[in-house]
Amino acid sequence: MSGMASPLLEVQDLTVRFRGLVAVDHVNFTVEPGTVHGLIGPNGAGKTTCFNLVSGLIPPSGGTVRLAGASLDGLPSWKRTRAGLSRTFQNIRMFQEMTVRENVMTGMHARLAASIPEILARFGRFRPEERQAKARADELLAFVGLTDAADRRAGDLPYGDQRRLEIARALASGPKLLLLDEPAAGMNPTETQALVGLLNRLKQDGLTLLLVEHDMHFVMSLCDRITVLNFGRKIAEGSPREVREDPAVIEAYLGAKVAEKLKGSEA
Ligand SMILES: Nc1ncnc2c1ncn2[C@@H]1O[C@H](COP(=O)(O)OP(=O)(O)OP(=O)(O)O)[C@@H](O)[C@H]1O
Repeated sequence: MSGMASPLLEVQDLTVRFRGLVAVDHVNFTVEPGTVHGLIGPNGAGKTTCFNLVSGLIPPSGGTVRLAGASLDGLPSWKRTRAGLSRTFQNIRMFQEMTVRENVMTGMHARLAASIPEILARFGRFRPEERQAKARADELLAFVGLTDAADRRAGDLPYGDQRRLEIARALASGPKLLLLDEPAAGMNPTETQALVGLLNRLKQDGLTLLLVEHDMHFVMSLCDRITVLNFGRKIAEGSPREVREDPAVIEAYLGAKVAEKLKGSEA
């Protein structure tokens, strides 16, 4: 159809079996460029496993993943990063002993010719490329509001700041698509509100976001479209309002009370 952009991410018949368990069962969904797409569902529904499949951390039993029309099948994670896909983790992964800025710089390895250990070994006498990397890291830290923390040990940051650092590091590879696994987990309401603002700014800048999250107010206020999983299968998909009103979603996940409370929380 003319005028319609093709999807940035296409997930087709994605399936993974762990011995007897089908953790992701023939899942199909697409993420349109410039949108925020939510993946929700009860504990154990297969959301993180879906992220692991899309980002290449585990191999699928079947199905296909395409980014901007190109197949990612069989590619290791780092090649998917180079193709434009970046992610954060439910359990924050960072180098606790490195500084905040160094952590962001580790996210750039997909773009830099010199390896990060080499760069760090030569700290203090940067070559132009490395000076640029440092400047870019500082830009990203400013963007997520961590300028003052740039030289601190990453492990010493409060939890909410570590989550923002993870986002800065994930942005360092210059992704087209950013996967966020429970970005608001453990954040207080003020931090969550700030995160909504941050993610909306990324969307305005043209980045496409796919996120797993249990905070339904957060999901409903941010997402353009939502896919709902239960026991590895897609049970619903649509706008936040459509999903919130879907009887199958209320039954499997939201419950009637929460669905009622969420009325009007859409963006
Ligand atoms: N490597 C693995 N080996 C065996 N089973 C696994 C593995 N990874 C995940 N599972 C199982 O697959 C199912 C889906 O898990 P997954 O972590 O994807 O769910 P989730 O929707 O992300 O849940 P939560 O909301 O609790 O994070 C669960 O039953 C889980 O125990």
